[in-house]
Amino acid sequence: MLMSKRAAPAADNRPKLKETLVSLSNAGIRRDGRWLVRGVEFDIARGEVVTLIGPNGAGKSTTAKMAIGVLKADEGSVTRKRDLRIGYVPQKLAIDWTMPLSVRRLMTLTGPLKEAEIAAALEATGISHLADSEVRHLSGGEFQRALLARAIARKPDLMVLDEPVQGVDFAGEAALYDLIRTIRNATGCGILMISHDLHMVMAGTDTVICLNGHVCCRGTPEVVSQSSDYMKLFGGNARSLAVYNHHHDHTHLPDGRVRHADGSITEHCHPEDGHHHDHSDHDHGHDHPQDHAHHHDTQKGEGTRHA
Ligand SMILES: Nc1ncnc2c1ncn2[C@@H]1O[C@H](COP(=O)(O)OP(=O)(O)OP(=O)(O)O)[C@@H](O)[C@H]1O
Repeated sequence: MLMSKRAAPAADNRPKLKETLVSLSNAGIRRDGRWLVRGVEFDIARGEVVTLIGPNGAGKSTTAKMAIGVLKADEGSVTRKRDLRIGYVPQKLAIDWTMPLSVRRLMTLTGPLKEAEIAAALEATGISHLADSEVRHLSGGEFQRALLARAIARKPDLMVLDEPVQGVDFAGEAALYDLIRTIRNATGCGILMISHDLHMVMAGTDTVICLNGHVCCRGTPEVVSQSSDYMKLFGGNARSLAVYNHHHDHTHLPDGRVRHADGSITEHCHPEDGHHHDHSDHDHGHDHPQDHAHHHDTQKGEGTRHA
């Protein structure tokens, strides 16, 4: 019998050098004699999800626009990788809702796309069946998927998503965040996201930047959720958030059954039944903590996931 001479590839444990897509250094925007944001510092690497959180008017959209060059920094600097391809989903879209506009047409409003590119993007976002539907008839979740499809169709290095789950119910939100992670995993793009959704942010982000006219605090979701500045800014919401921040390996389905990490479904939740991971040897410093889905809202949604 022939044996393969090729040795199994050795695991490459060397830290990978991450390519920086955008870098903001002490960057600020000033309008009408007032700093909208100031002293903003962060980088986004390929494959990284950076989320901006902060109260209304904190300067999140302004910062995102500065990162992609829609707004020019009045102080400090913003550098972008040469020929950086950006997919931008703005918070608001200037669309005349009285005019008929199909999803297919929405995809090509800002530039031509090949039919195959449109088809692939609609497929990736799960809305192939809506290609000829009118945009104004889409549900909130379908509309956000259409915007995502438009953003990914041009194969961006960086996706900038300004509140990608607005107008979407809780179950739809979870699905959309899953989709965003899937896109990141499949394409390796970097993602800059703006979110009000503290629970979801904690689950799906490598780096959280908490803005309040300046960078209030920053770090992994774990670090930010425990920062006193963050607690001050988000008050009671922040405290309840800290407990969301642990490993979960099973989902409670609406009918009371339990779906485990291995895909199996049981009637009840028994820690000793062999379906549950032993967390004691888990590495909590994942590259992508979002690969372990966590969310704990017991009131809404498809189900709740518990440790
Ligand atoms: N062109 C402009 N001229 C003057 N002020 C502006 C301009 N654009 C934004 N602002 C102000 O800058 C502040 C930051 O706005 P920005 O939209 O960045 O906030 P945000 O954190 O994204 O808020 P939200 O969560 O409400 O979307 C706000 O007070 C806004 O009114």
